[in-house]
Amino acid sequence: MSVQVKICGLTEEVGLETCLDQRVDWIGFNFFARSPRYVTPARAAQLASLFDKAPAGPGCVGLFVEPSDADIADVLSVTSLDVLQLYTSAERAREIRATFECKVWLSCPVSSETDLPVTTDVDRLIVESRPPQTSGRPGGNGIAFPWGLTREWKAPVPWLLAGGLRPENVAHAIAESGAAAVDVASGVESAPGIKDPEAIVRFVAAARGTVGA
Ligand SMILES: O=C(O)c1ccccc1N[C@@H]1O[C@H](COP(=O)(O)O)[C@@H](O)[C@H]1O
Repeated sequence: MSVQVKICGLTEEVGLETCLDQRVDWIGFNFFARSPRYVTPARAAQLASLFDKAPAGPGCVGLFVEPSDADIADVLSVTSLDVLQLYTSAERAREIRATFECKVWLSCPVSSETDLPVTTDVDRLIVESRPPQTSGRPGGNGIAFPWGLTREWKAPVPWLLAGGLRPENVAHAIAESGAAAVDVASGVESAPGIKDPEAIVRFVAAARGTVGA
């Protein structure tokens, strides 16, 4: 089965249209205000209207960092999301999953095998590198972790590999980690927040040319 791909942090039409052309599995809108990939709920709705019409379009993921219920409800009042990608505790993720009719993916920072998550009651886990202490955001830092950490991991639910992936390393990352799905933000950009269409094409081809675990 081919590896599934999520492209995260779409802010403009050209990048989004490339994702649609490449038939990526998920696209992500980033609702963390301190990210260069931040979009307002209204802007996300405008971009999402481009693929409401697309047959078999991508799943739409909204990324939130420690959101209140009101933060999520504000977004859902103007655009529909299939998935809430959360940077929060497992307990809060469970609470949010019980409140909203969306799937919940929990992002988990790892730097050693003991960090590999055991949470079962989310729909997916995103396993990614721990942010540097100097970073003002918990993800989107373009930093990889040792991919072999997940090779023997018995994941409790389906998962995605994230952190520092690029067209040049994604095939190797998949082979090393055993990931069946990958997530990228900064690795397919020409400038922070601006996607590079050519890099998206190369990333998707490289990821799909490799069979995950
Ligand atoms: O992309 C961001 O700016 C961001 C901000 C806050 C939390 C998460 C963010 N992005 C997510 O981080 C990972 C890895 O990103 P990268 O490929 O290393 O740039 C990915 O899951 C993004 O969705």
